[in-house]
Amino acid sequence: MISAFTGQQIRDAEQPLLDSGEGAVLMQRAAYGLAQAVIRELKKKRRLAGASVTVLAGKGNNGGDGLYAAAYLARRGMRSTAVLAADSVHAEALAAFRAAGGRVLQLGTSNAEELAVLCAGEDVIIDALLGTGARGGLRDAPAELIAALQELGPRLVVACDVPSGLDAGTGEVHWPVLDADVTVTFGGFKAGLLTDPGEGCAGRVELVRIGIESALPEQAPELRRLTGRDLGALLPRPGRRSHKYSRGVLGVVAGSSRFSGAAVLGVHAAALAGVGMVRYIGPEPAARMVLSRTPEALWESGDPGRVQAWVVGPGVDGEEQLGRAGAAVEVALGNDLPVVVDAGALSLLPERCPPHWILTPHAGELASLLDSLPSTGEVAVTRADVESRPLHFVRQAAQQTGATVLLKGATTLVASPSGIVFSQSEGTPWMATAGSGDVLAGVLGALVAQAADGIADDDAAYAGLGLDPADRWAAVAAVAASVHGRAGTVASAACDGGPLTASAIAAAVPGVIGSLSAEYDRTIP
Ligand SMILES: NC(=O)C1=CN([C@@H]2O[C@H](COP(=O)(O)OP(=O)(O)OC[C@H]3O[C@@H](n4cnc5c(N)ncnc54)[C@H](O)[C@@H]3O)[C@@H](O)[C@H]2O)[C@@H](O)CC1
Ligand SMILES: [K+]
Repeated sequence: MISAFTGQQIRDAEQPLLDSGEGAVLMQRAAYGLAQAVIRELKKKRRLAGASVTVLAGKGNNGGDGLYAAAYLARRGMRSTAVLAADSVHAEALAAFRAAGGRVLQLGTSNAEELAVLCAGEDVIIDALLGTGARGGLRDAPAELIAALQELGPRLVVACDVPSGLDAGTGEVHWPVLDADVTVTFGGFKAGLLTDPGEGCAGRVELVRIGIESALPEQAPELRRLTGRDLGALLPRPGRRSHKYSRGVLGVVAGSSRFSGAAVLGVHAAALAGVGMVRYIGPEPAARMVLSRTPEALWESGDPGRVQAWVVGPGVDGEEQLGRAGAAVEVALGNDLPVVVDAGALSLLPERCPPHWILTPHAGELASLLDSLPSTGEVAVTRADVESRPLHFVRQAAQQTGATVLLKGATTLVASPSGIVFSQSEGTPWMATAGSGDVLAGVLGALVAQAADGIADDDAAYAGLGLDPADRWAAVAAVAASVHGRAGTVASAACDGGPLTASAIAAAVPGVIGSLSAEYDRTIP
């Protein structure tokens, strides 16, 4: 599991070392790691020989890291320039940079555009303007420089610790920000690098250990991200004595006469994700299509019989199907069953949901959901609000509804009502396609049914990852988001990174589950 922290958590871990006079050593480790990463990136691009580097240096320690790294690169023979964004910068680092033969330019209001053009011609730019000590974003000349440079499109940008202007703890972004190809972060992952919109600016994130790691609050990170190994540990497997009922039966209320595709995709994805059986509830025309794609499913026109979990909502439209969805929600409530509540059914929530209800809104749906809650207050929450502060709002929704909330996006966040949040980002932009969310609902439903009470006895797997059993539903949802993202990436890779349909995502799900499980089994002792 990857743990990510707020800027404050990182500073707290550093403090004892700073108090014992080791601040300079930490900075040297950070700078060396940053310089090594720059060299690796240039090598990959076959640009190392005779390369030119410009460091954009701010007044704090982030600028100090950047200047020391550029000094190291100058000593390695690179043509190195420092653009100083403040009157005073880290004095020792600047002295080291000058001593290594680096050229120093001062940024002012009159030369921001000119320096942007200079930077755009460099082989690599190190963005060391602001780090974890930033309050708000870039202003004045640095803001002008970055806006102009972003427009010009630099060749290679390596961000020092975080892209400048990004809030390390929340992922909120104060524009303008220079998009990084790689962010080299020190001591621990910053939560803002693993949640949007910050993650969208950070490029690939590399962690450099600087010696503070053991002091980080590993049990209480701001964000958690499951790795392939964690997925392998959590994915359910059938045993020799399993039968279809013991492997989870999922009820699906999805689709409608108008949106039958949502039902087709949701049911098919659930079947492919390994559930014991799917019972479909919906109008006959949709059911015909569902059964023709997934003959393994059962169509329940009346009482759905026993199920261990529900998916309610994808493509649900019209009074009749909404009525069925409402009835399923009542049955689930009465029998304390887990439910995946998607799309059309988000309007059917009771005042307080249990944590084994998993809501799966996108940003617009989350804004409407929050607005509909009496506890939200006067000011309306908009889609843009959710997009700029997804971590804040997903946590708020889980706390206010009592449910587990999965907020769909390029990075998908899952908040447990306890406050813990998972972040998964394995997909490809091609997955922003119609029906992709219906496939996710199906995969999640299948995993929820397999994790339901009386089916699974796997508290040990959660405890092994340091998770409270109460947060298992958030973990299950994070597994589903990850499997879905990986399936999209695998399916796109199969056509050389080309476009995808939702059906192609679903078709890749068994292979993803298979390879994650097999990889895990190979590595356990
Ligand atoms: N604390 C430590 O032990 C270590 C810190 N490291 C580096 O130090 C960074 C944190 O250093 P700092 O706390 O000095 O913080 P920053 O380097 O982020 O800079 C903060 C400085 O910039 C000013 N500032 C804040 N917001 C601003 C804005 N919007 N526009 C212009 N100026 C602004 C502040 O007054 C302060 O002087 C980390 O990101 C990391 O790069 C590393 O060297 C590793 C060790
Ligand atoms: K930075």
